[in-house]
Amino acid sequence: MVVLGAGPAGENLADRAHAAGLSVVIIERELVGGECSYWACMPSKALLRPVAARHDALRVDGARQAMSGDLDVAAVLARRDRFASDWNDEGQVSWLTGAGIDLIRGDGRLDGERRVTVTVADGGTRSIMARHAVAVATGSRAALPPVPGLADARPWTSREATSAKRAPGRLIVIGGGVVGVEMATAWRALGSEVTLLVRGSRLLTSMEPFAGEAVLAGLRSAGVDVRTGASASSVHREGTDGPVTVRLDGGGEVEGDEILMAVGREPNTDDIGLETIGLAPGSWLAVDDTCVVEEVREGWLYAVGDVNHRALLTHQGKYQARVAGDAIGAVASGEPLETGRWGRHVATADHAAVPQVVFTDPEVAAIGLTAEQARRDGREIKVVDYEIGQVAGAGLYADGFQGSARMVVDTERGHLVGVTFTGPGVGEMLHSATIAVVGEVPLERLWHAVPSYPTISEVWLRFLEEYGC
Ligand SMILES: Cc1cc2nc3c(=O)[nH]c(=O)nc-3n(C[C@H](O)[C@H](O)[C@H](O)COP(=O)(O)OP(=O)(O)OC[C@H]3O[C@@H](n4cnc5c(N)ncnc54)[C@H](O)[C@@H]3O)c2cc1C
Ligand SMILES: NC(=O)c1ccc[n+]([C@@H]2O[C@H](COP(=O)([O-])OP(=O)(O)OC[C@H]3O[C@@H](n4cnc5c(N)ncnc54)[C@H](O)[C@@H]3O)[C@@H](O)[C@H]2O)c1
Repeated sequence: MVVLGAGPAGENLADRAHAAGLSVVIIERELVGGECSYWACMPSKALLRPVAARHDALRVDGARQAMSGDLDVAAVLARRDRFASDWNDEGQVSWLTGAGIDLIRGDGRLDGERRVTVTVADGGTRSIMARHAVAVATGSRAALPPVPGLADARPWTSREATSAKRAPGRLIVIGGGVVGVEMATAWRALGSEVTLLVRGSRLLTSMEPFAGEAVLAGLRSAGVDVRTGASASSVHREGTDGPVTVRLDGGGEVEGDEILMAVGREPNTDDIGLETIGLAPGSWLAVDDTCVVEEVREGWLYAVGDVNHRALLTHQGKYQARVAGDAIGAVASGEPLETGRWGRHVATADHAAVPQVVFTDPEVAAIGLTAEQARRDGREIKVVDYEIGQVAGAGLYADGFQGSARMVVDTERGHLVGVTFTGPGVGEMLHSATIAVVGEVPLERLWHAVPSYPTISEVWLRFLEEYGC
């Protein structure tokens, strides 16, 4: 089989299909490891971890007194560079080839049914015919809206925001989603004056409202100038290196040294030959639960990761890759697919059990449906809210622990459908909630899952007590 794109989704699919007995060729035009390893998850979290570690120490009396000064910016950036492997993919290439997967470096394009053409560095081309399947795992790139003057102002995207070699004096961030709030947190802590422009009234709109409110308060107390209801009507940069000015709808302007656009993603499908198989270039590739592209007959084309637009997260892309790789292997060897609700060959969790951690201060960790999404889904629900600081473990973790928790229970089915935590360190609590949601663990059984004392996890006991167990 042929895999187009060696990001986390493509690499995992290749590995799984190879383990199932297929010979696999993977095509990559930039770095093996994809966006996640070099310009997204890894470098962004490497920038954010020192911010959280410092804040954690500042929140514990005794440790606080041992802290002096701000972050060492050069050391943080050097650590980030190490986590991005200095933008060198040798390590990942040797993993791929060691796993028995063939790598071709170049630009891959579909060229009719089951055929892929690769343009390699010297301009030559290679054509490969897949016997079993082709998988598209070409990922996504930052969207740039058609704001007058924006393109000429050379805006930062997530790539520059995660790989910059120094903190800009003044950074304007547009977009109140995950990239916007995480990068505002990081660069503020690294010394930039940050203005965050959000066109709506809330941050992190796909999450519980209290999560966005907590992050908004955290950003403001860190000194970020967060402006809600602020839309850019035009952007102008003076000369090549001069300051950049954002004019706002309804009047007013903001000046900065760099501008980061963090307003969502577009699929890398403009130039991958979709038209040769009757699909529209530039579109997201809609797939069924086995990750087969729905519009392509005979089921030979798969799409995994960001490009199918189901859940733009590395862990979900890798999950889809495991599902699809196993499905391709099963089809190739004539075995039946297990497509029941939680079957081995379906990415069921994508629908209502997607976990996500936002690495801001406070952190946000969420899985499944918000209360509003569950109601829209027609479910009978009960919502339990709890201030995490009231459990003993939280007070020990941080003096005056600030954080909230919500569980959403489907009362007809008797299990959790959503959980959200905010506060320091809550990211590591999320998998307990993921297991409860995916396992559809009845609340009466959850009652017997005793949290250790004194940990923040005791919030689980309080959830159940408040619910009336
Ligand atoms: C700033 C930022 C931070 C993030 N942080 C997190 C996080 O903490 N946790 C998390 O789960 N997710 C995070 N994400 C999302 C995560 O990066 C993506 O979900 C993930 O990278 C998607 O993986 P993928 O394999 O689908 O695509 P990508 O990682 O985009 O990889 C696609 C690969 O395909 C290659 N390619 C594209 N077209 C072709 C072609 N025609 N021929 C050959 N090769 C091609 C590309 O060069 C690339 O290497 C973050 C995203 C951003 C922007
Ligand atoms: N920690 C993590 O898990 C993590 C971190 C970063 C990114 N990611 C993933 O990467 C993806 C991309 O993140 P993102 O923040 O770019 O997208 P996003 O979809 O999370 O947020 C984009 C925000 O920009 C706003 N917006 C859209 N168009 C706009 C415009 N023209 N002007 C002003 N605002 C506009 C949207 O309303 C939204 O609030 C997300 O899907 C996210 O899951 C995950």
